[in-house]
Amino acid sequence: MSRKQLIEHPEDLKTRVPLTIICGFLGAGKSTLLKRILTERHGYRIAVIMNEFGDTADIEAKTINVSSEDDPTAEKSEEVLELANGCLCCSIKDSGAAAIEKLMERKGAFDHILLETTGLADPGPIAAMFWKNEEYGMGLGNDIALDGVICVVDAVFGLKQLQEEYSVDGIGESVRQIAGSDVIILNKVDLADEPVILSVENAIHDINSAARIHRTVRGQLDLKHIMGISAYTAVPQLDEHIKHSHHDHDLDHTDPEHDHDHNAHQTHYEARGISSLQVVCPVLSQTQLEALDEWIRSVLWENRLPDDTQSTELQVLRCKGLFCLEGGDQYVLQGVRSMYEMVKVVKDADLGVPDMGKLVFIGKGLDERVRTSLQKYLQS
Ligand SMILES: Nc1nc2c(ncn2[C@@H]2O[C@H](COP(=O)(O)OP(=O)(O)OP(=O)(O)O)[C@@H](O)[C@H]2O)c(=O)[nH]1
Repeated sequence: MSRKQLIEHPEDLKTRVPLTIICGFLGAGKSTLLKRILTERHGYRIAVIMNEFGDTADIEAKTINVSSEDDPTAEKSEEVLELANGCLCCSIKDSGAAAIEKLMERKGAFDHILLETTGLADPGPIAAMFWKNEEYGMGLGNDIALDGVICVVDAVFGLKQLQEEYSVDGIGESVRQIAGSDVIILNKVDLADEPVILSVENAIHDINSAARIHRTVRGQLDLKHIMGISAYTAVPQLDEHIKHSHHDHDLDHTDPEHDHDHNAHQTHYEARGISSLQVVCPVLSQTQLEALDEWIRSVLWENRLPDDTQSTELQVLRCKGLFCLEGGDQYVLQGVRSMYEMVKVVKDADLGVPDMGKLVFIGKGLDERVRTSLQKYLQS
């Protein structure tokens, strides 16, 4: 696995506890994964925040009451269990933020937080809440750094769920979950045949070409794939993602033989109204950087192309990018819904600077007009 290159941040990330959001399709195996994390010996000190204890209530554990005198309701809404393997388990019955605030009183007792969302939750707004949100800067934002969003998908029913599910505005929650995730755990592969697994992997890739997919049985995977991934603070490995073909499902191998580009011709993916659009970004001048910034503001904040007078349906749920400025500075684009940042990468002599950058947008209405608009904007 290649070394992560951190982007320059004003805050010192080291003092903040990384948080991973776990979402997933109903019954896909979130609880199974979390139960495993809470009971197996893996050496990590993880605080797991669950919606309800459910099955894990019977885990042999010491209940610690974290209620305080000035907050008598806390006793009813949150509790923290200290588990034999060094992890903490905390339930959310009311407000997720309150549970996390309570947990942070025990800062130092854990190195990572896993936050489970309900089966129908859209991870986007939750991720946005924890990711560089100025409004939260004085609160949780100082203590917590968003590490990544993980989605557990059912290998047997995943495709059916994607095809059937629609919400009021036409985007099913399962599609939103995949669109907003950095890593996909394709679980229950023991119950599905290879063609079924491949078709669900293809559908996932069609929605979110930038997410890594790991096949699992009962959530068995090395936790390094879901924790410490720095999806919002490391340089996105876009080249690597783009190079993986549909059949190339074992994304962990580093065999250079497998690094040939199967999908060079295929840069636009579509499924259920949400798609990924990958745009090659040339080396930018300062003026072009400003133009890119302006273009992104229009797309993310006003849901329209800056040169589009008609109101066309456009909604970006997630964007990532890596590009280069004249003079050699490398920049990373990271965006969750309307929030985004473009940050200079810390210089690292060991890493070659690519001539061409890449921008990936995941969302609705991302057709070729979007690519043309961006390319034209950068030329003007
Ligand atoms: N065969 C098989 N069964 C699995 C696997 N993972 C989970 N299960 C079973 O699938 C069922 C649902 O798993 P859960 O972990 O409860 O799923 P969940 O996503 O937490 O469910 P909700 O919270 O209700 O959305 C349970 O009976 C699990 O034992 C797997 O990889 N293979």
